[in-house]
Amino acid sequence: MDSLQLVPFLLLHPSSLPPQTYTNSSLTRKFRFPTLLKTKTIFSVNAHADAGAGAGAAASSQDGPFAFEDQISHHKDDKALVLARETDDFGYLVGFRLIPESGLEELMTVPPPATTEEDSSSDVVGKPEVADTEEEVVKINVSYNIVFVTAEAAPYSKTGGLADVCGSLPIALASRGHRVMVVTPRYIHGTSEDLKFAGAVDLDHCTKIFCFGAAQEIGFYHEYREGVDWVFVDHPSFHRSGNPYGDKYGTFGDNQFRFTLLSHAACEAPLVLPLGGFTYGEKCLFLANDWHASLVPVLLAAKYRPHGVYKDARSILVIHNIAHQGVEPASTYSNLGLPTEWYGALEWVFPTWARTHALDTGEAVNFLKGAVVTADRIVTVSKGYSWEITTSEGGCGLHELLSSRRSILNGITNGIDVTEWDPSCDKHIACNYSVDDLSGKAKCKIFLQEELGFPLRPDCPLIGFIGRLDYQKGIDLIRLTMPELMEADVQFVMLGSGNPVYEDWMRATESAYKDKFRGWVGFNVPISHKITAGCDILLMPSAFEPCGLNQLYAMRYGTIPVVHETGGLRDTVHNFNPYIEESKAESTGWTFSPLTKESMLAALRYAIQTYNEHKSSWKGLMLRGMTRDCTWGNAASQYEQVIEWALGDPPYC
Ligand SMILES: Nc1ncnc2c1ncn2[C@@H]1O[C@H](COP(=O)(O)OP(=O)(O)O[C@H]2O[C@H](CO)[C@@H](O)[C@H](O)[C@H]2O)[C@@H](O)[C@H]1O
Repeated sequence: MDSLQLVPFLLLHPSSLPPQTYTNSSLTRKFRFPTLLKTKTIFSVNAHADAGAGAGAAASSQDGPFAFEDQISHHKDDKALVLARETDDFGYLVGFRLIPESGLEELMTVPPPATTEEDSSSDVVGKPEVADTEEEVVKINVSYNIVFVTAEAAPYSKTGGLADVCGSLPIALASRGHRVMVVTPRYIHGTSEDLKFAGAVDLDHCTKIFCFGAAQEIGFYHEYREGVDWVFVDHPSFHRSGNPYGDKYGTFGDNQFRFTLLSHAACEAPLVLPLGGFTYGEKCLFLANDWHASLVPVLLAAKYRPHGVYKDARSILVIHNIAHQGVEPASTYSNLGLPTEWYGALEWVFPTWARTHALDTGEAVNFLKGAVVTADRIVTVSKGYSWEITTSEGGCGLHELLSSRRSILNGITNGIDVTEWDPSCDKHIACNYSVDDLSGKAKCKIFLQEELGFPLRPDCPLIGFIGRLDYQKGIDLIRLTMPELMEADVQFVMLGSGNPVYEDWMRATESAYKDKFRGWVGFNVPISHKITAGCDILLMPSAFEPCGLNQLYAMRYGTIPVVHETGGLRDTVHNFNPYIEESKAESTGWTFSPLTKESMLAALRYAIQTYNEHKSSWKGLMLRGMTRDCTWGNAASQYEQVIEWALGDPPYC
């Protein structure tokens, strides 16, 4: 069996079955042998360099069993193996397995795989079972060429969680052996911020992008860091003050142009940039993040594949926030550098009630919709959110399209960068601490109180909020609740920027409650670390939250999250139950629902009471949160699975 490198065991792999038949917990696999092929077969497939042709092509869900039988008859050897059909409880064919004759009896019944907490945070079917066979002979070592396309990636640019994910997931995937490129704009502001790009060198490779009525000349900068090729798209439209999307005057008017450039550039980069001496080539897996990168799947289908380019590439749309879709007037379609006949992919018609005047036909182009209907697969950043976006309440108008693609829609809960967010060595906080010695956390609290100008009171519950000041984050509910909350013996600090109305409210509230409330208007990463470490409670009353990262950071820092039960918050925070024995408890915070003042106040009161009166329960909550596995490893392996499925299937269009 030594020469057996890859067993193509899933022909109709679970991703192509109806959802109810392929979840980990419900699928009981059985082996049947009525059409058993008794054969002496050995496969020798080079899976490493040629994932698509090896793992992908051999295990394509579009191949029928006969294609497979044809294939095996070409390779024979003298080792005894049998081929068994694998079916589920409903008799569906879910694959084939090669089994050594000696192991037949043991393999007749296979127990359902154990589900871990992490597994349950995703609806992705478990890793291929090839390595589970009794002999340790099958070691799949497939590496993919992965291209992230994103509007922001930490530490180079950041306005929120998208940057965190695109700054750390690529590193996690690269550390697992994949070749990973991140394509993102080179934002130049003319400030010291620009030093973040100091390590990137000009590749001196001008490329012309045909869009918006002209040949747009773009350049590429490159930095190889932590195993990842960071590729920065350079164009004058990325050189201005403000954040990636706007400045103090509001959202930039040319964002459609800027992110159209990004998507075109990202499609060119693997073909033309010899990074480390070699281009990535056509066999890539594009991870297009949010609407800014949503033209990538459309371009693959409309611009490249008709000319025989990128036939083996696949794309995955990653939805971090469906509320932003990149919608612009229909007349802008002709600017995008797409063939006229592909208009339907981006076509979007607003319902009558959403139109602004009698002559408004509601016709628009919608970038995210374009990716929903052309990407090979779709991933969202938690399992809960992957369901929510298929409902009319959570889908922001895309729910029907997403429901129609439910069989290729997966939720993978984000991990976090545990080196940046580590209380035992965080350079931003006043004193480091860990599960073994929590004393540093008390010091962080005092330092924070001092910095904020609060009375220094170690026993007064300190509540924090960090986030964009946006409807999504539940600021309206905080505003509504503040007068009552300020009657309690608490201190409250908010860090955020965004909607000027909310910013003004924070300033006004600070002057009304000088000893109890601080509103820090701005975007400040060191302060966000100090608040995460120094507070006792982190409040996240988000109206919706695809995943949420601050609650994960909070738990890692022994700060107890109080969250609205939605999306990724529901998936990651376990509600406190005072009646469960401490040794059996799993709770890491408080969750509340519905999203009302009463239920939020009730959850906060429970938390404050527990903090004040039940110190051992509080410590239990802290320790469970701090020891929870929130690394990228688990999420990265789930991304690998989805990538394998994407590359294994023919292009969606
Ligand atoms: N004023 C400020 N100063 C300093 N740092 C600040 C800050 N405001 C926010 N941040 C930081 O920005 C990040 C915000 O991440 P979130 O996941 O909470 O939200 P966001 O809505 O941006 O992301 C979207 O994408 C992410 C990633 O998938 C999903 O988790 C999320 O649910 C979805 O809405 C955190 O690192 C936070 O500390």
